[in-house]
Amino acid sequence: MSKLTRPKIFIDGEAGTTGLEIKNRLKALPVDVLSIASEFRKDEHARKEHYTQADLVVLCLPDEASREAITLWQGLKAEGSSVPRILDASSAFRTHPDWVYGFAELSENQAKYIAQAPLVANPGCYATGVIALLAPLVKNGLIPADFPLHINAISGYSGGGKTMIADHQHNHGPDFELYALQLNHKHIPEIMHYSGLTRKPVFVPSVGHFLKGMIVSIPLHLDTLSAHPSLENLSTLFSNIYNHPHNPHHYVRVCPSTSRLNVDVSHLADAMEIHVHGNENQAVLTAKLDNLGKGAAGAAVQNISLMLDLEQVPAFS
Ligand SMILES: NC(=O)C1=CN([C@@H]2O[C@H](COP(=O)(O)OP(=O)(O)OC[C@H]3O[C@@H](n4cnc5c(N)ncnc54)[C@H](OP(=O)(O)O)[C@@H]3O)[C@@H](O)[C@H]2O)C=CC1
Ligand SMILES: CC(=O)N[C@@H](CCC(=O)OP(=O)(O)O)C(=O)O
Repeated sequence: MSKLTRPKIFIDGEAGTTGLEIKNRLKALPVDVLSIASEFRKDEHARKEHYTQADLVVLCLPDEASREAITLWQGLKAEGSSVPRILDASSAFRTHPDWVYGFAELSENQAKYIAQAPLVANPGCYATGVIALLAPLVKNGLIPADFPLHINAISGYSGGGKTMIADHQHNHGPDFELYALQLNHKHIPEIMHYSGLTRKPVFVPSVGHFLKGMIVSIPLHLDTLSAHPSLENLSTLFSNIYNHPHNPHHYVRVCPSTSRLNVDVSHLADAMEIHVHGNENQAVLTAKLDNLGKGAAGAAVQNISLMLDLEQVPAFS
């Protein structure tokens, strides 16, 4: 596509929580956003028409609706229509071999793969924090792939979309709630796949009565790791990765350890902060992000910019 043409983007699910957040951020980019009148937003004919006109379609739909959207896209492709590239915000295709995982910081080449892929899966919000912490440790042999891990996390209620937002804003949902206590949260497959884990971690997410913000925390007994790394070793490893030139826009940054960490993400924009806290023998690794920012819409805009070769918007001003 010529740099002189403004790319066309259609957000399927633009009226939902993630769709609205993405639409808002796209106002700052040199793109045209195509829209369907609200009463036709689930009409197949109208959606097909928008798919064929767009350069990129962002799916902001529940998993099942995303799968149906891809069936529609495949149908258009089979009949020879021009088809857009796809960025899917749902968890339907995140470990599918035909899709590229949209976490640009995953490796030195990941941003390049995202830039070239026809189908990109935006990562899950919790998975973004967990993978940022664990993938470097497994890759560098500090944690064995079968290490028994425990992961705790808390999210603001916007993570549960329109239904959970309404529950909290109209019925004052619970102040704090653990969930997915069958230990089968839908982000576990992508967490294992992209962190390189072979043993399923115990993942305990929770949700609190606040709109947005997320902390993922992973406790570690350092003396159970054969390399017995220090906090400084861990922090240096993360800094070398996330402050590397292949990651120039600082969507992930390594911060000094603290004794307290709150979930206020108002200063973060679309970035994620990671910390290594603890003492000589014990550590707790944390990732703090906005579930609607780097956990959803911010990551989506980072991926859209890569896919359309737009100038990257830095996460920090
Ligand atoms: N909220 C978050 O923090 C995050 C969400 N995600 C993922 O993004 C996706 C969207 O979630 P979210 O925005 O929170 O959800 P919402 O429930 O807020 O919005 C979903 C939107 O999809 C629309 N929709 C549902 N089914 C169809 C369909 N068959 N055809 C067309 N539109 C449809 C809904 O329409 P209607 O208005 O009629 O209900 C609604 O507007 C999900 O897969 C979610 O898991 C990912 C990361 C974080
Ligand atoms: C608080 C809350 O309910 N959060 C959602 C995760 C939001 C998210 O990341 O959804 P995707 O996997 O579709 O990206 C949940 O646990 O299902």
